[in-house]
Amino acid sequence: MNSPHNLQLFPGSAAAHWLTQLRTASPLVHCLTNQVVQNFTANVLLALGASPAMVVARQEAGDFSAIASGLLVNVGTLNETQVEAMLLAVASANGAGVPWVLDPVAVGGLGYRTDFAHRLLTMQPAAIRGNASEIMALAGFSSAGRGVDSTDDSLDALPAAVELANRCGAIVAVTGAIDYVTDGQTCYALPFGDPLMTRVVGTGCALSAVVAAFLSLDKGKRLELVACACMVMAFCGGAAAKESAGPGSFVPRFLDLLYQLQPEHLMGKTL
Ligand SMILES: Nc1ncnc2c1ncn2[C@@H]1O[C@H](COP(=O)(O)OP(=O)(O)OP(=O)(O)O)[C@@H](O)[C@H]1O
Ligand SMILES: Cc1ncsc1CCO
Ligand SMILES: [Mg+2]
Repeated sequence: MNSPHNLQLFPGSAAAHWLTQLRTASPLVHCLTNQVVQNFTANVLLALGASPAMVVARQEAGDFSAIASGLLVNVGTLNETQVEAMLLAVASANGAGVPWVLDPVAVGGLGYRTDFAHRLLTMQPAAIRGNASEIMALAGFSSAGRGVDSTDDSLDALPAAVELANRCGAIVAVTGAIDYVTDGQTCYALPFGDPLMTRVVGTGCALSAVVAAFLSLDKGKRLELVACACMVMAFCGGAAAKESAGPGSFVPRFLDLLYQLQPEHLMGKTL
């Protein structure tokens, strides 16, 4: 993506189509995610119409990822047991043709998770979703991340996202004030969120699970499906923020809007 003409607004009509497909398919999403966001992630998937399952034991993770519709690997609270389960789950998902998503939480300054994320990069993730600092760090660009939160702008991370997509063949979504989703050639811009989404934990982590849910719908449409996941989450987050007094009232409103969202809302009808 060297020229600006490849930067496009994602069409709401495509998101509307895939939202309907998601509700019909109700994909089973195997989530190997961090301890902070388990409950919120499951509730986001359920509200949208997908089916979450956190099957974390190394004795079961490989068996389960092979029968899931999609797999999420989030390194937010990584430990040795989880590393083992994640490697088994990814290998098994790959063997069964199940798409998997990498969420590189706080990759950059911390060696253990950064080394592991680089190992995962060689295992063919269908998509990578992270904030600007995480995507820049994962791509090897200098970043200013601080813990799990981004201190970089998503537009500044776009070259890193493009480079990462070309290097490992994954669709890369970098989130922030505007989300950007790229396959290394085309790039969709999604300007729908609200800063309040960063004042509750897990909107990004839950989005990565939603990416896994959408990816299961069609293996040939990965770019479109990742963009669709970003649009749905930011669209509902933006609308919920307008009706919320702060983080506490945002979360229930957000879940309600994910549940109430209809295809026509994504094409301009007020939610
Ligand atoms: N400044 C912002 N303005 C509007 N929307 C935003 C802003 N920052 C993030 N968002 C939205 O918040 C959601 C999460 O993105 P973010 O980049 O904060 O992920 P994250 O840092 O991985 O989150 P977490 O680690 O808490 O799960 C996305 O839907 C994104 O569009
Ligand atoms: C707060 C936090 N710490 C590790 S993972 C996580 C969730 C947000 O990424
Ligand atoms: Mg994150």
